[in-house]
Order: sequence, then structure tokens, then C-alpha cells
Amino acid sequence: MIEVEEALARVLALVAPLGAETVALRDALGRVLAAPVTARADQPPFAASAMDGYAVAAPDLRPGARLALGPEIPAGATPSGPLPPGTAARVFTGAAVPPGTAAVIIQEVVCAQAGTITLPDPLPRETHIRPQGQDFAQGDSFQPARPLRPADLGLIAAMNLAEVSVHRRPEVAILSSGDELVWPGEDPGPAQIVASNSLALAGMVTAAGGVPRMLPLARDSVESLSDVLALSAGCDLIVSSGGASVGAHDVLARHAAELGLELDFARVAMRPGKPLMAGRRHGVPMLGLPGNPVSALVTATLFLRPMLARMQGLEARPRPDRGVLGAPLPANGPRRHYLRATLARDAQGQPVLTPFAHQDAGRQRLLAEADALVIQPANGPALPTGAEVDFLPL
Ligand SMILES: Nc1nc2c(c(=O)[nH]1)N[C@H]1C(S)=C(S)[C@@H](COP(=O)(O)OP(=O)(O)OC[C@H]3O[C@@H](n4cnc5c(N)ncnc54)[C@H](O)[C@@H]3O)O[C@H]1N2
Ligand code: MOO
Repeated sequence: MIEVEEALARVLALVAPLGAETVALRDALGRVLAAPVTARADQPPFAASAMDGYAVAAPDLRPGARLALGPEIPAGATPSGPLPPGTAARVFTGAAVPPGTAAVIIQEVVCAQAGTITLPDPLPRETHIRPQGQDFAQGDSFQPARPLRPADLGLIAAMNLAEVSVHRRPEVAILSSGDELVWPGEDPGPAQIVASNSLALAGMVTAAGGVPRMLPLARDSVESLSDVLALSAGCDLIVSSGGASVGAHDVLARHAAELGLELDFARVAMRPGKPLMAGRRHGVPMLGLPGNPVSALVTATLFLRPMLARMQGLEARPRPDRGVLGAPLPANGPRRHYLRATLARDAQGQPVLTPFAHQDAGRQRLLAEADALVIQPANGPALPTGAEVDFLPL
């Protein structure tokens, strides 16, 4: 049995950042840049007015000055040249201002009549000019260490790029095994249950930027598991659930070698999730999650997510927060405990974690209703309400 930190280090060592591919910017939301993007032009590309008003050159920028109006400059028009002395130009938001413009005086404070304007007294302090390259300059680069967000797409578009180089999405084969399983919507036999893990894991893969490949249900035999595992060909990662424990029918664990699995480890000092295994199958990284639905999802949260991040060039280790208990916690046994809990805030805004009284690894509803996992150290003592604890938000 190994500790959680060591298990994480080992699963991360099984995977490496995937290669790059070029995608249209419109398809790049949630993808991770594989190389910096470089601005193709200054932004703004010219000194631009930030307001609707009047462009005035420095010598004419005097309180109460009366100026003649030259031609209008709407957004998209090119100014014909510097402002002639004693004149101002009507400009609109986003328009290029004439060379030498010292300020744009907003129309609300200007008195305009019969082809002339009178500047206010005193003059406003703001110049309302966005200098060329104020936002970014040609050649500036950008590479956020996270999946691209809408604002990133806007920035990259403004840099005048229509395509980006991103890490390939990890394709993840998802396998559920067990004689007792049927797909959601099917009619389970008297001792059968619905295979829920595949759906939940596929959701986690998708949410983490991967592409799930749902394999058919495997039965508890070497033949069935071999047949289904063969359908993982070409995937970047295999994630299984079930058959990982010590029972006579836990075929994946008991017949790992026959199934082509080279296991790196097969037990982790945590609960839920002790029978977690990892290794490779024919060179492809493999993560074997326990079958209990809560164990499968808690271990996937702790190990699968960081693996998917790393495959996309990111570092995303679970980082616990601190909060206080909203209910007492009994002493813990020899495995680190991840307890499903609700999360609220006290009057000071401090996180208050209330673990559910029942923590059976089969109770999925309590996972769906949980906001966080409280982390209780191995052999941790009983804790009273108000004691400080680590937690992972869900
Ligand atoms: N004698 C021992 N028994 C068990 C031990 C142990 O150390 N000694 N460990 C327990 C722990 S902890 C866990 S967790 C489970 C995990 O076992 P497996 O990974 O072999 O999982 P299964 O036995 O196949 O299934 C466990 C449970 O989960 C249900 N299941 C399985 N797959 C799915 C699925 N895709 N969707 C929904 N539910 C699924 C299955 O029907 C079982 O109820 O072992 C303990 N036993
Ligand atoms: O890992 Mo098992 O989840 O403790 O039920």
C-alpha cells in the first residue's frame, strides 16, 4: 500500500504532455496552447478615440477656446492629416484621431453651434485617447497556463490570429467491468445494477478537456476483459472501474498480467479508494479505479484529473483549502479519509464543512449532494465542531 502523494507522483509519471495540433480559434475554447501566440499587429493599431466628441490639438487645447469644425471622422475613416490650427474634428468612439491630437473632449461638455465649438472651462482632465499599442504591441506573446477562456479567445482574435496550436485532447477509453452491470435505461436482472461509473467518468474526462471513448461493458472473465480492452487501441489512456479488489471475481486485479497489464501499484492508503491500481497496457497508461461509484469518482478526482491536465501540458494537482468543521468527526483509521461534506460560510466568511454522517462508498447521492471532500489524515484523532480541517472543493 502506498501513500496518496506517492500514488499521484507515479500516475503522473505514466503520462506526458501530448503533441500539438492546429485548430480554428472558434474551436479552441477549453484547449491548452501548445506554444505562445504572437500578436500580428498593435492594438489599437492607431491612436483611437475612446469617446464620441471632438479631437483637439495641443496648441488649441485651452479652456473656453472657440474652434472651427473640420471634417467628421467616424470609426473606420482615415484622418486626412493633422488638425489645421484653430480647428477641431468631430470624432466618434473607435475612430483614429488626427496626428497631434492632444485630447478628445466629450460632446456632453462642448457647446457646438453653427460649425464651431466652444471648449469648456475648466478643461476635463481625461484625454480619452487610446494610444497605439496600448493594449498590446505587435510581437507581444501570450500563453496562459490553463485552458483557454472566452476572454483569451477574444484577445487572440484581436491579435489577428484565426488558428492556434494546442495540445491534442487525450482520448480516454472508459471500461466498466462486472457481471452485475447493465447500461442505464436497460432492465437489470434481479441481482443486477446499472453501470453508472462509465457515464460519470466520461463526464469528468469531457469536463477536463479529454475525449471519452466508452467501451462496452466487460464481464468478469479474462476473455471478456481482453476483448473489451482490445477496443481501447489508439487511446492515450485507459480508465477502468471495478474488479480491482481481492474477490475471486475481481478479474482485472487477479489476472492483470494475462490481460497485458504491467501494474506499477495496486493499493493506496486512502478511503474510499484503497483498491486503486495503475500501470500500462501495451505501453498505454492505465488507471484502474475501484468499482464502488464513490470510490471511482473520488479517485478519479484525485488522480485522473491531474493526469488529464498533464497530458494537456498543465500542472493541476489537487490543492486543499482550509476550513472548520460544522459537526464533530470520529477518529480515523490507518488510511487517509476523504469525507463527503457540505460547504457553507460562517458570519466571517470562513468555510464550514459538515461531513455526512454516512460515508458508505456505494452512496452516490451523498456524493452528488456534497460540495467538498474533507481530508482527515491517517490515524487522525476525533475532532470537535469548529476544528480546522483541509478540504477539496468539488
Ligand atoms: N475482502 C475485501 N473486500 C473488499 C475490499 C477489501 O479490501 N477486502 N475492498 C473493498 C473496497 S474498499 C472497494 S472500493 C471495493 C472495490 O472493489 P472492486 O474494484 O473490485 O469493485 P467491484 O467489486 O467490481 O464493485 C464494487 C461495487 O461497485 C459496483 N460497481 C462496479 N462497477 C460499477 C459501475 N461501472 N457502475 C456502478 N457500480 C459499479 C459493484 O456492483 C459493487 O457493488 O471492494 C471492497 N471489497
Ligand atoms: O475504497 Mo473502498 O472505496 O473504501 O469502498
